[in-house]
Amino acid sequence: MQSSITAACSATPFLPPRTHLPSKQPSFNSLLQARSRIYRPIRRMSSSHGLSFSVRSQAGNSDDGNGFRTLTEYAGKGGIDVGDDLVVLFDHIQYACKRIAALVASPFNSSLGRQNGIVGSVDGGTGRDAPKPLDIVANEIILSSLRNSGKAAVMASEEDDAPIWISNDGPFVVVTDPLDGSRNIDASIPTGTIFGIYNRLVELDHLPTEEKGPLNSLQSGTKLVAAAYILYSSATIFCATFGSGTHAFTLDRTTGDFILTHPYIKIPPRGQIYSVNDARYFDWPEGLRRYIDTIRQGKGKYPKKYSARYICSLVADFHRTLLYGGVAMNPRDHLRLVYEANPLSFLAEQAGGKGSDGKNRILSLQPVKLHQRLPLFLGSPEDIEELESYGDVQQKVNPGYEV
Ligand SMILES: O=P(O)(O)OC[C@H]1O[C@](O)(COP(=O)(O)O)[C@@H](O)[C@@H]1O
Repeated sequence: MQSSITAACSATPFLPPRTHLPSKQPSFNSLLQARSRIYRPIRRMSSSHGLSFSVRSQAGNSDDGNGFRTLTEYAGKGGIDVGDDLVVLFDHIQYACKRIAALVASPFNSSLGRQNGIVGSVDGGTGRDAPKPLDIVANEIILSSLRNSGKAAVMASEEDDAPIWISNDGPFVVVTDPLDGSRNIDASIPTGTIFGIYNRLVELDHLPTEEKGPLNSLQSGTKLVAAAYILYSSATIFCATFGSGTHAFTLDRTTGDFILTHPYIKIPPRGQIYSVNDARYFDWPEGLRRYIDTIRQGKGKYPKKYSARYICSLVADFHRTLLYGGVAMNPRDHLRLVYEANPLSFLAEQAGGKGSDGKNRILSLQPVKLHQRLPLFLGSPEDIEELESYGDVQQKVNPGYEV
């Protein structure tokens, strides 16, 4: 089984980035210039949403002269210049996500994803040879990339009970949900990875790692310096914010680069789509039922009948909401504040949208527990405001649904 994992993970042709740059390495800019000399795309395209595939004026000057720009170039000195440390961290995160993209698309993924027993495996799939669920493999890929980056002090993951301390001098704290929506993976439904990045709290450096790890990871969402999600779907999309707009980059599988395809995403102020698992209707509070009943019938503030879309994969539902507008929600205490709600709310706000728990702005909540769960509503500002006006929208009954 181990060989299947290795095969799946090494199938990607993309080379890992170098580890963090010691002083004798060539400068970061010269590495970028060398790379753009090798890769020169030749034509400009436009997307189906009328979004330009490049941005020239708003984010700096060098787009290789042909209108294409990679995520690394965009974040680097020729772009918005988020600082070399963050650029290097993101280079390693990109590499991890390319490996995860290859993993979820691998012919071996269904056996990797099964918890128990592989037909034909040496010991029947137990013990050392037992397959690991894909979210655990994704977690290990991310941890290894963060270690190699030299830029992460600590990683807090939805998959781990406690944060993993990586390096005393890593400037950043990384929180992650390594593979969201993995329960759907056998049916090839889109999945995603979520990241939030904070600065390491240097004032806690004197504490033992078992104390400073959690405290660094429990920072308020208002302190996020960057956030991203990666959608593994028909295209692999890396959507990021560094605090100056939300931008999406699409993986060019021929070069391994994430190319800027959706600069400065602006969520429509109102959409016509609601996204929720409405099999839970009878467990919803009265306010949420009234809200959904109202917009379904076209009797809300926006006098159009809303449509329902629910993939049951948070990143995919959020990505669609960002582009088309509306509201994506999970009203029960299910999604996590630290790993999911905060990073996605930061991305939503940077696109002009909102992230709410039904009553409060998500980013204003102070996390008290690493795996804290809460209701989550993300989307167009006018839709979220209308929803909140119904008051009673948080589902308190949470019986632990089977699927
Ligand atoms: O069962 P529900 O309430 O529809 O929840 C579905 C949600 O749970 C998720 O699968 C995440 O759940 P996990 O974090 O337990 O994997 C999301 O991708 C999805 O939006």
